[in-house]
Amino acid sequence: MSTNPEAGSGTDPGPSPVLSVRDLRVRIGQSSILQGVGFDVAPTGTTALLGRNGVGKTTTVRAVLGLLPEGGEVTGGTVRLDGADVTGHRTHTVVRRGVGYVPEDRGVFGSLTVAENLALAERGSGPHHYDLVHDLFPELKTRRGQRAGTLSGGQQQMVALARALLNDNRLVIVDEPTKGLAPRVVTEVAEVLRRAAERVPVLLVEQNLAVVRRLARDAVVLDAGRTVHTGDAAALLTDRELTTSLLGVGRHERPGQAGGQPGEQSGEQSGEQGQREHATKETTP
Ligand SMILES: Nc1ncnc2c1ncn2[C@@H]1O[C@H](COP(=O)(O)OP(=O)(O)OP(=O)(O)O)[C@@H](O)[C@H]1O
Repeated sequence: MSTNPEAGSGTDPGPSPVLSVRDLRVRIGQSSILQGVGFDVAPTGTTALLGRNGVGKTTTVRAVLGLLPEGGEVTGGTVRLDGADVTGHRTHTVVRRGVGYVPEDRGVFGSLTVAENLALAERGSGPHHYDLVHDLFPELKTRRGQRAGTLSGGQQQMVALARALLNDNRLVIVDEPTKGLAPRVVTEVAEVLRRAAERVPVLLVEQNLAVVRRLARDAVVLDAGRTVHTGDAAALLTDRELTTSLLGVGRHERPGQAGGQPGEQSGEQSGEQGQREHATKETTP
């Protein structure tokens, strides 16, 4: 384990990272939002980006993707994809280099069918991996004519991930895929992510620690716009002192307080049984 923000994942340098972020600094308006974010994403498996609410996780992935809101800019640091400097590059450039993105709201068009959602995601002349997508998510084939808005939360997440996997991506970034989902759907989404990560490395922003425990090999923790820890995910999640100090797990806080960690209690329980049910209602399959 490491608390060095500039360190990669673990002590063994291993294979070259697919994504390498160093000392990333971002300002939005007058506020310094990121003040030194650094981590590597390994070329296989899932790397979890963790931290309490508002510490800068979404800003980090949006900075990598060139998707900062108006008034936002990268003021320092570097972002490398497969070794190539893409710091501050426009979104289409980053995406063309092979980065798929599943935003927090999933980006699925509810009034369009599953097939139309996939067709719209096709990038350039391909190749487009329909075989892979249908192999991973056979349900999307049988439901190809169904309007995406009528699917369950888990099925919509399948569509969102399928859109990212359809193209030849080197990395898929998934932002809070289980937020607002009922426990049963969380389990379904976690399984979808597990299958996806067998094919392409995933950078996963996730607050549900049971999901992190199940999926992630590496973990990066942010606090107040900086990387405060990188290392083995399982080791982090079994270290009570670290999860308390870095993630606020186990602290007694009122709901909605800044240090709160959705799903925190799940780290202490088996499977997805202990997950906190989020407020948003979802249709289940
Ligand atoms: N468009 C914006 N304008 C001003 N401040 C912003 C904007 N977007 C985010 N911020 C601020 O940047 C900080 C980091 O937000 P960010 O969404 O990156 O955190 P996060 O770790 O993803 O949080 P959460 O888990 O709640 O999604 C917060 O203080 C937030 O208020």
